[in-house]
Amino acid sequence: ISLTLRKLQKQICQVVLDHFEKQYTAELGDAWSSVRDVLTSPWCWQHALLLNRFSPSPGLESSLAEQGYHPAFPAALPYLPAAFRCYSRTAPGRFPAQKHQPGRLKGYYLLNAASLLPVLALEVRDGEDVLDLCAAPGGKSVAILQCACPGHFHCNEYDDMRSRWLEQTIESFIPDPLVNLITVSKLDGRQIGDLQPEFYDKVLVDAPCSNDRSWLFSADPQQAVLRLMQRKELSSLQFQLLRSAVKALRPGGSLVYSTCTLSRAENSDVIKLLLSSCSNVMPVDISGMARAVSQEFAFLSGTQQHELLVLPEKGRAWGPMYVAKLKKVSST
Ligand SMILES: C[S@@+](CC[C@H](N)C(=O)[O-])C[C@H]1O[C@@H](n2cnc3c(N)ncnc32)[C@H](O)[C@@H]1O
Repeated sequence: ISLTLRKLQKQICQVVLDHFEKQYTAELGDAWSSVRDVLTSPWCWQHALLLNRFSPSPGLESSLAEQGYHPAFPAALPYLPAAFRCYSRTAPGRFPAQKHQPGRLKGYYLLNAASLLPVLALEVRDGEDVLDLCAAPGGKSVAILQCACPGHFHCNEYDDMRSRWLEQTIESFIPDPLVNLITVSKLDGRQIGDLQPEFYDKVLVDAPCSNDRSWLFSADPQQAVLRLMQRKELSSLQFQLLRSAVKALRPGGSLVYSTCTLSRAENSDVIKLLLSSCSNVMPVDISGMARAVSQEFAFLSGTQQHELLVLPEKGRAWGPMYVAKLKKVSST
């Protein structure tokens, strides 16, 4: 039975939908009803393929083109490394996933195309020291390594089981000589700033958040109610992770913050609080990137230049994904 079919058989969790209905009508206005239609219709969900430059599969790109896939990101982007290849198509349906085979690298990673926007916004260059603060299962770590070869790459994941999943992802996509540049740790991301102050050029904070897409299909309504009640605590965890990321950055370094929720409390509000409480942190304009990808992605209008919110839409069913970029201008 395919994953799409299994998703089709899943039930929408009514308490979560009611909660979202109230909050997102207030926050997004008219945009919410079409977003809701996509989020509650798994049969129109799309996926993209990120090709693995370390394991080129002959014929894959032409076979993708035959099946209606096109490059998801236009060459006109301010930052798009030549080796970074991602394909998507408008039609829903899934390309087969590759099984893990010991000793053999996978050729592609299946993902929501919007999850590559934080990686592109980070603009990693060869030789930079990079920290992926919340890294499991590792999709964005793999994507960062498609862009450039960092001097040192630290992938961190607090959760024990998920950190093993992260290690397996790295093993499946990254060849041995490069693996030596990567450190995997299982720390609380909130501590890394104090452990490694001013150590990194780039930090990605792909924060734990209320995962709108999956919460809507919670199988256990009691667990869903509990999650909704504990939702407020996520904002403070996200803020502390950001504080730690700022400490870990060298002056002149930058960070990207991302979540896969529409919730303002976990997005703009967290970034606003950080900007108002850290005088050495400045917003970075990412509107050029947003403009360049506006064919493939739909954005909430009226956001600030340093942030964007991808709204899922029919035929462009990517997101939800919030992205913000900040720069550390001086030591604290
Ligand atoms: C949105 S997911 C990351 C997805 C990942 N970046 C990717 O692209 O595959 C957030 C992760 O943060 C982890 N996490 C939760 N609390 C954390 C903490 N205090 N420090 C570090 N990671 C944490 C969660 O276990 C979860 O795996």
